[in-house]
Amino acid sequence: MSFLKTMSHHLDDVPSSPGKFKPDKPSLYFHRIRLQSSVFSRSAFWSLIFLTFVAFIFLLSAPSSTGSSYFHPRRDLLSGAASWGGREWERRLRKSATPKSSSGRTVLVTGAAGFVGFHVSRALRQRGDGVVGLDNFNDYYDPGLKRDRQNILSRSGVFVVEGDINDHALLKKLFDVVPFTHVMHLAAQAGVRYAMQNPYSYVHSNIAGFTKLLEACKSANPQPAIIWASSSSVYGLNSKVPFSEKDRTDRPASLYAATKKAAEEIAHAYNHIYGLSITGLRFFTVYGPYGRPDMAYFFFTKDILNGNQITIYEGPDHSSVARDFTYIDDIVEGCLGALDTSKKSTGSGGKKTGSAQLRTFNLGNTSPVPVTELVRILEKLLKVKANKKVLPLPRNGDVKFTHANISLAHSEFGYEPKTNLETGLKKFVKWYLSYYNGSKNTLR
Ligand SMILES: O=C(O)[C@H]1O[C@H](OP(=O)(O)OP(=O)(O)OC[C@H]2O[C@@H](n3ccc(=O)[nH]c3=O)[C@H](O)[C@@H]2O)[C@H](O)[C@@H](O)[C@H]1O
Repeated sequence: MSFLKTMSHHLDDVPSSPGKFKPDKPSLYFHRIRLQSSVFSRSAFWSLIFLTFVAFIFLLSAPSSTGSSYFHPRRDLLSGAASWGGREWERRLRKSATPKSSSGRTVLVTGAAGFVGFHVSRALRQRGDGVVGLDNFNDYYDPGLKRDRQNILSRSGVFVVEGDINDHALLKKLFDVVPFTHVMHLAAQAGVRYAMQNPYSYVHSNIAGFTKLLEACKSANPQPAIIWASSSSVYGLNSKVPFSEKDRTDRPASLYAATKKAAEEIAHAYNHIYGLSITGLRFFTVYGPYGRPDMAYFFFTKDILNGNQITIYEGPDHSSVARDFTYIDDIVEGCLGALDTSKKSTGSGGKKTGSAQLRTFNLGNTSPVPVTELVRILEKLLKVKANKKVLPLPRNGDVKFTHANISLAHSEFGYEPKTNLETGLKKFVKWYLSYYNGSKNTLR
C-alpha cells in the first residue's frame, strides 16, 4: 500500500501538528493473528485472542499519552506511555491554574510552546491570570526552540503540559482538575506552503483536533469561553481590500486556509448547539522574537547571515507580493482584548440554556508591506546584502497580498497596532542575534 493510501486510511491516527512525519508502520495485529491462526492450533489461537484482550484492557486503564508521533487507531485510548497524571502532576496543574489576581480567570492555552501561545501565556500570567499550557512539542520546526519557550514559561509560573489536543482522555482530565474559565486555543498546524507536503497534518490538527477540543469544552462544567486562532488566509482569492470580516471567505487558496475556514464553520455549529461562547481571531502574518523558523522573515534572516540565496516571489507583470505583517506584541494585545470581552458560555451538562456569543475579528496591522521591502529592511538591520533570486509566485497556496480592516476589533476592545515593520524587525533581529549567539550556523 502506498504511503498516501496508508495515510488516507489513518487520518485519525496522525498526531496534532505532527510536523515532519516519521510514520511507523500501521499496527497490523489482527492481520498477524489471522496469519498465525492458520499455523497454530485452535487452542493457541484462542490463547492469543485472550492475551490481546487482556493487553487491550490494560492499555485502556493506563493514563494517556504525550501525543508523540505514532499511528494507531484510537490512539487516545491505546497510548501506553504515561507522561501526565498522578498526584504531583495535578499539584503542578492546580498551582499553575491559580490566579494571582482577583480576576478569577483561569486560562488553558493550547499551543503554549508555540510562537503566539508562548507570548500570550506569558502576558496572561504577568497580569495575574491562572494559566495552564498544553503543547505536543512536535518537530514541524526545531523543538529546541519550543523547549526554550517552555522553560521561560516555567520560570514565570506557567506549567506547560506535554500532550496533544487530540488526546480526549487528557483533555477530560484537565477539565476535571481545573475549572477553566477560558480556553485560548492556539495549537494548530501552521504554514501555508507546507500543506502541499503534509496535507493530513492540517486536517488532523486544525479540524479533528479543534473538534476534540470543542467536545471537551462543551462537556466541561463550567463551560469555558473559547478564543482561538483563525487566519487571514481565509480571505483567499478575494481582491477587495482591506479585508473585512463581512467579506466572503469561500475561496481558500491553500489547504491550510480551507482547514481554518472549516474550523470557523465548526465553531458556528458548536456555538449554536451547545451554547459555547466562541471568538475567532484572524491573524495576519505574525512576526517577532521567539518566532516561527518556517516563516519568511525568519529564514530570510538566517539565509542572509549565512550568505545563502533567498527567493522572493513576485506577482504577474513583476507586481509585488505584500503582507500585512503584524508584530507579536500587537497580536498579544488583541488576544487579551478578545478574551476580556468574551462572555460566558451558556451551556450546562452539554446542553445549551440560551444563545451564546459568537465573534470573528481581524487582527492585522492595516499597513501591507511588499516582501521586497521586508528584505530591504533586513539587509539594513543585518548590514549584509542579500543574495536574491526573484521567481513568479508559485501556485503553492500563497496569495498575492493581505490587508486587514481592523475597525471591528478596534470598536469591540480598542485594538490598535502600534508597531511598524521596521521597528518590529529591529526587535526581532536583536533577539535573533542574541538567541543564536551571533552564530551563523544552522538553527538548533
Ligand atoms: O496570515 C496568516 O494567516 C498566515 O501568515 C503566515 O503565512 P504567510 O503570510 O504566507 O507568511 P510567510 O510564509 O512568512 O510568507 C510571507 C511572504 O513571503 C513570501 N515568500 C515566502 C517564502 C519565500 O521563499 N519567498 C517569499 O517571497 C510569501 O509569498 C509571502 O508573501 C503564516 O506562516 C501562516 O501560518 C498564517 O498564519
